[in-house]
Amino acid sequence: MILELDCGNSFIKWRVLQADGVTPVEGGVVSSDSDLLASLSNADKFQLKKCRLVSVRTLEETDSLVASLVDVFGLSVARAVPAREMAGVRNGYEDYERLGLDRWLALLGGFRLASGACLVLDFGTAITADFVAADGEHLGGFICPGMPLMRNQLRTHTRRIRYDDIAAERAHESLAPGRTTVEAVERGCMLMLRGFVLTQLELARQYWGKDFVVFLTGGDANLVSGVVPDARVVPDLVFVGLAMACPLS
Ligand SMILES: Nc1ncnc2c1ncn2[C@@H]1O[C@H](COP(=O)(O)OP(=O)(O)OP(=O)(O)O)[C@@H](O)[C@H]1O
Ligand SMILES: CC(C)(CO)[C@@H](O)C(=O)NCCC(=O)O
Ligand SMILES: [K+]
Repeated sequence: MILELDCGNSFIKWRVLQADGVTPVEGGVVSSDSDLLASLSNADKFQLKKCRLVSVRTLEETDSLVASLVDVFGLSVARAVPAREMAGVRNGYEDYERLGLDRWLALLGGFRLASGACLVLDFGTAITADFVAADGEHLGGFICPGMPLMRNQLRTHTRRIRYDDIAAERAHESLAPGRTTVEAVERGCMLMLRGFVLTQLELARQYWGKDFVVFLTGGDANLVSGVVPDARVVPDLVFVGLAMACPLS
């Protein structure tokens, strides 16, 4: 079986596929290398042979994880690397190696699934938007803080904003003006998130009229799916691109 990993800034998303490289067996989200190894420790069940991964972590962190996977499970590991061009898409960055590899893979996956122009919105630690035209030209994108960073900045840099996760969740029952601190902050950040999304949609319409597909991915994609009813929510979009960038040899 094949192990796939998407190593983000806060979490590692993992999934195991059958040897055919298509059929999913199991997957999860973990917050550390050791939690990942623990989740996979039942490796006999998976009979892992190969791994492909994408990481936006430092080279040292990624090397260390790869070394563990080789040591513990004897896996052969393929890593996604930057490319100027792939699968009909041209990387739009001035320095193509600087474009986050998770963004690159997600937009490769989006362009493949859309077979045309697409806007890829990823809601993780950071929120990213990427624009790919129908001819495969990546026009670039935007990066801003994700929901966890927005709320934590407020909690860290103010003295009177303090609340727990349960209260935060309750605050999202509505978007009415907040009458408590937790409601005011949570709904305020939510409106920033939605405003960002609507601005991206407006830009995509200016470029392409109605002729484009919107993809939502990342752990917080569900927070905005309501404002883009036509969007395709594809939680594993990065993995779609990963399979393209690291085909099984
Ligand atoms: N099972 C889960 N475990 C952890 N976070 C989850 C889970 N399901 C949804 N989330 C949400 O996902 C968000 C994290 O997003 P995601 O996992 O896509 O990115 P990340 O790895 O933190 O960062 P990035 O990919 O931007 O580097 C958190 O804000 C959290 O609210
Ligand atoms: C923006 C993030 C953090 C999103 O995960 C990642 O894609 C990244 O570290 N990118 C490098 C900077 C860039 O894409 O311009
Ligand atoms: K991501």
